[in-house]
Amino acid sequence: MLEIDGLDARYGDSQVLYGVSLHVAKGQGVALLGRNGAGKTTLLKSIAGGGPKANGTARLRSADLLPLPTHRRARLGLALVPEERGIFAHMTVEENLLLARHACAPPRESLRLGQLYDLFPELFKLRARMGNQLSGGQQQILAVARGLMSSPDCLLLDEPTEGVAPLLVQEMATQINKAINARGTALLLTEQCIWFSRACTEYVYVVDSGRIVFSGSWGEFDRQPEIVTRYLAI
Ligand SMILES: Nc1ncnc2c1ncn2[C@@H]1O[C@H](COP(=O)(O)OP(=O)(O)OP(=O)(O)O)[C@@H](O)[C@H]1O
Repeated sequence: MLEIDGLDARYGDSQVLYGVSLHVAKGQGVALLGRNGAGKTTLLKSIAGGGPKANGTARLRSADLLPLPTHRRARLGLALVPEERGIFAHMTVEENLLLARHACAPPRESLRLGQLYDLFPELFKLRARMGNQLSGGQQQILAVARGLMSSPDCLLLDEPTEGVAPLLVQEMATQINKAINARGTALLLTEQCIWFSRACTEYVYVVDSGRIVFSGSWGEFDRQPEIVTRYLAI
């Protein structure tokens, strides 16, 4: 589904990613863990577009992404939910969702509001609430729902637990999982929160200073506790 091979990325003269290779299979959940500044957001922006200058290979269903502008990458079936979420504060939940539907262009068909509310019943209850009246967790769920509006094959989720109260993180994991599984959507998630990542994915990569330093199942991750102390402890 998504195949990244030997990807370098730079902002001007400053190189941030070095030969990153990472694969996400159809319908699979993959986590990319790393400390602040390790290069997680840079990787997602390299894949989705509109970010750094990237070289190497990034393919979605065999289509070469790097030469394409952002909107064409989206049409191929990618959706990025950025860390800052981009919720419109003075629009209702429903208006935020409808706006995302307008951003969807052929050949992709957007989901109907009813389908999204089936996936996220919480949003149906909140549909008349303004964006700035939502908690961090509710905003994140709304951002994920907007990301799914275009029915992407692969959802890129950048640090969804950032700014979300710990008590709400478990509930968020449950809701995201349910929606992703119901749609068969592949997920590439960047995070610092290990247990949230584990709840949403089957496979994990660790990035440190722009290089992949570990990849494996969560079982393999657990068998190497030094990964956490060396690359993830703050
Ligand atoms: N627009 C930019 N211009 C120059 N350097 C940047 C830019 N964006 C990020 N960087 C640098 O690239 C490196 C990786 O940043 P990135 O945001 O990808 O890390 P991250 O793992 O997502 O961390 P965080 O959790 O803080 O978002 C950092 O050193 C950062 O300062």
